Amino acid sequence: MAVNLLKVTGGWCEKDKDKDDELAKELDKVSILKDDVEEQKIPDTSNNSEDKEDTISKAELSLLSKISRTRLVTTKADIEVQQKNPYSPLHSVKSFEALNLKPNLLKGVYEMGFNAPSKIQETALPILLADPPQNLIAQSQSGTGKTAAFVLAMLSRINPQLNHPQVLCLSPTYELAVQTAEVATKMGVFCVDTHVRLAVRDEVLPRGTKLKEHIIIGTPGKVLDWSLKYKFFDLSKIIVFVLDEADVMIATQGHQDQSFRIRRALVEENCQIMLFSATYDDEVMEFAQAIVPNPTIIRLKREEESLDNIKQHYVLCESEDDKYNAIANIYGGITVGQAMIFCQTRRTAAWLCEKMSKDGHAVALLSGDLSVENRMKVLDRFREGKEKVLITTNVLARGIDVEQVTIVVNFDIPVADKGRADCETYLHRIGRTGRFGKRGLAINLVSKKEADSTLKQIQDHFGRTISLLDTDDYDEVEKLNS
Ligand SMILES: Nc1ncnc2c1ncn2[C@@H]1O[C@H](COP(=O)(O)OP(=O)(O)OP(=O)(O)O)[C@@H](O)[C@H]1O
Repeated sequence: MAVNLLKVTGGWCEKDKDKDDELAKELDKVSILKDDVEEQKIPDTSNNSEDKEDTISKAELSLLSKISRTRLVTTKADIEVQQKNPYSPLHSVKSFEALNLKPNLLKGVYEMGFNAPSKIQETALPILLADPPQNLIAQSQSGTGKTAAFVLAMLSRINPQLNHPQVLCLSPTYELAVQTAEVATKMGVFCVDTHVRLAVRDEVLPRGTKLKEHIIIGTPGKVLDWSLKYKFFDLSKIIVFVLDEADVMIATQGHQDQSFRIRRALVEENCQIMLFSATYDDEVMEFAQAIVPNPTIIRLKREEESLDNIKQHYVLCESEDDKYNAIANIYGGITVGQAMIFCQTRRTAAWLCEKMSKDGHAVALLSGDLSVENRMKVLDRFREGKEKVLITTNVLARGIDVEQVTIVVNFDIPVADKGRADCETYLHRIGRTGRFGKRGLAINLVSKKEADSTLKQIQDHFGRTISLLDTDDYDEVEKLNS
């Protein structure tokens, strides 16, 4: 059966093009087709006015962090089982062998370079693979191994002898669905009799089609059409239903309702339902509980965000030029590994980038003006150390890891509505430095008025002192090295 994995992974996904090409040629086993029913695309935020605060959609952020992730995010945070299904076998596994997987699936897991389950996988996998099947709501930060966990469960549940869809996975966008299908293809590389079909825009199937693939991964609108409207497959025969990125799903218009309609057509007694989300606010929880009956809920507790190893300072600046001089003085006086400078608007970010470049600094600019593909390129170059300074906006405030950053400068202090300090964003921004217990430095460039209001709110919020730094005093700046 033909694989057009390459076609669906075009554009920004072509990072793995050659590998996928080989994989696709070698294994004539996965049919991934696309379809054309209207579907939520990742919103284009590039038309925002330059002076407006730079924002990024949840879907875009999720995608960016997913494709920029090169390895597992390991965490010391504890697993918390919030609501325990009495039938749930809540032991954790320390090895993939202990899961009694089909040998070819286990081989695929090892082929991906996974030696042992991640923290969330240790607890989630015994539940996902339990007999009788258990419903699960799982939350864990980006990059901790959720996708790998549910893809493993999806591949392990299907019966390849039955030629009809048995597993359905809903993703909020085309791009995120493609990512999941890629993981399924890679992990199932040795399960040659297992077939996956991508149900997303651009592919029209003839009326009367009866799908034979075992696993369908798609977006809600398309899946709804294929199942309830055109009857290309039968939802009552689905034995595993996965809802990925529930928080992004909710933020994507129309998906909630479509997901409910799909959910209602499943036969509850025969179908294991699993829901994954990186965040867990009330809306996600409500959605989750409406979709998943009698779930076991597992959460990976957020690692205590510690500010202990980050020294925080502020510099008084009354204009953008003052701020520029402060940065120049800091650069002159301390040994900077890599730095990130956060601006509130694209306009300021572009201005600063131009000025620093003219002065001979190797700087990169990453704002919402760039396409996802170009953001990836900028991030990759920064990670490789080709530029030492990355000037950015809130687009990069959270979720994206660059480990080697030693200094974060808030060119503009983050404010939320009505000019109040945005403490959460502040924490996320300065958390880009001091990763994994390393020492970090955070410098806030503020006016006297901001020092007395916004900065004070931040200090009060975290119960920390942010000390004044005079960047015109060379000795004082030099002390930052120690
Ligand atoms: N047990 C494991 N051992 C080693 N690497 C792993 C393991 N599980 C997953 N990974 C790798 O870690 C990275 C993150 O995993 P995964 O995509 O499953 O996380 P996630 O929580 O779904 O993240 P996101 O929310 O960004 O999609 C991937 O590169 C994946 O291949």
